[in-house]
Amino acid sequence: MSATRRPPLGIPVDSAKRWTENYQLATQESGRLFLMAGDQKVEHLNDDFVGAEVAADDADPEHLFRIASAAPVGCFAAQMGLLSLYGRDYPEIPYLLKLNSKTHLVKTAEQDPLSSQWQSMSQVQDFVRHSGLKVVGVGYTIYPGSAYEAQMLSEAARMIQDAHAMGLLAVIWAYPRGKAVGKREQDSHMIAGAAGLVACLGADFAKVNPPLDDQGNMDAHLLGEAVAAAGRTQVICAGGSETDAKSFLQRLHEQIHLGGTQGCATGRNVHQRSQADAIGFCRAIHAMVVHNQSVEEAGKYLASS
Ligand SMILES: O=P(O)(O)OC[C@H]1O[C@](O)(COP(=O)(O)O)[C@@H](O)[C@@H]1O
Repeated sequence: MSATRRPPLGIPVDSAKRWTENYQLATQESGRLFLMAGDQKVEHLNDDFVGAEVAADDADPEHLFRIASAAPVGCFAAQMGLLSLYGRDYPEIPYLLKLNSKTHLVKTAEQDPLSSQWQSMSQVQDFVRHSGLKVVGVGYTIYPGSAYEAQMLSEAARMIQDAHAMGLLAVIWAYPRGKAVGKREQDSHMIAGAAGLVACLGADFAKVNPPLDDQGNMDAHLLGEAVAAAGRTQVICAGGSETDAKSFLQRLHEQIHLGGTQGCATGRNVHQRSQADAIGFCRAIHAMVVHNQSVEEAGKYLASS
């Protein structure tokens, strides 16, 4: 596959050129994005990194970097602090700086979520310039429906504009959440609203949770409304907790080919596996996302196959 996309309007010519290079690098010239999500050490604290179902490798933060350097991921998203500690040893990885994060200790049923940006864009610029890392973009989570949405929307809008002016991609994690949203977090109409909102922010990619039907089951067709609402902003789905590798590939194939999404953003399903299994799993995702392979073809890359 190969695909080009026009850079955002209103940025200097040099930045537009850099944005295009970053887009091609992150999408591996396919127009689709395989984002490896590594922001859970904040979002879920250590819950995702130890336990009976979690490979022992995952207890060490370097596991994330070992996977991302050996596997064909489009970009690896994590907080700047973690990248500053490990990035020197893994300069080959395309990185995405996740600029806001919050923990799950604040229960959103009791209090609306607020996630604020950790670093200013001038600190991002300094980091990109002085680290020498291949930083392809920035990421930010918004919680539409939260009492604090105004704060997050304006921070995200400015971040996107500044990122584009620096030639960086912008990925928005859009999770409707809070008292006004209640149990409708994965309602397809709600998710479509969030995806359309991300388009109005001007982001390149909207990362959403897969919508559920009235019975609480995933149905890739339900993604159609979100993909249409997002328009020129490309929609990718979050991965969820670890599941059987072949079922994951089946689900991803449906999201892309029935739902119209353009890639995936996967965290736990990757890093909760041992290094060898995680790398094989990433190769399978890459085969599907970047090379448009079928479930059967991609499945051949799984370490256990
Ligand atoms: O707020 P939530 O729903 O608990 O999950 C947030 C996490 O899910 C993700 O969006 C996707 O990660 P997973 O693939 O592990 O689901 C992460 O980037 C983020 O840390």
